[in-house]
Amino acid sequence: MTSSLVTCDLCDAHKGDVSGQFRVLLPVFRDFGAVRRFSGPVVTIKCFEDNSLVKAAVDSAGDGRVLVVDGGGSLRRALLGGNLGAAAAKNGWAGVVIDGCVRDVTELAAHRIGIRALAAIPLPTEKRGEGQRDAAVQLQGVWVRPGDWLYADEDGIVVSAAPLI
Ligand SMILES: O=C([O-])CC(=O)C(=O)O
Repeated sequence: MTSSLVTCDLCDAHKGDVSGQFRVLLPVFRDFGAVRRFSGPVVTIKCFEDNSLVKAAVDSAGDGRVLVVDGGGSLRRALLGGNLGAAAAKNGWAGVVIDGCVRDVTELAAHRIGIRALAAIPLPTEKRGEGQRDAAVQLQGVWVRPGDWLYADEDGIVVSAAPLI
């Protein structure tokens, strides 16, 4: 994403979209990573208070993609912490967007990756191996599908079925 093209410009260009190809996530995601602006093709995970699949994803090559985690909005367990955030940055993920919580906030703030989530909570998950990868998911009621493109900056997060920049 260049500095002159940001989510506001994308919304100006697509505000009349009624096809559902262009979507805007609700403004409930807080910024936890060191990178404010990030974008890339989406990989999805759906899980609930179990981050086994999040760990598996960030331990593999990110190739500039954005990991979108439908954690069901749970405020009870952290789906990403300092170790998984470090792995995501090291393995080339552009960002992680979580409809759920993170922990190790100070560590996350040092990682060169975009990280958005609802809140922080110190309690980790139990890793039971449950969840789904590459499913269409909803974050706070907004659809995000594998292969969508996600653009995040200081103003918010938008998602599109096709690359916009
Ligand atoms: O492993 C976890 O469940 C989350 C965590 O604490 C970390 O990423 O450091």
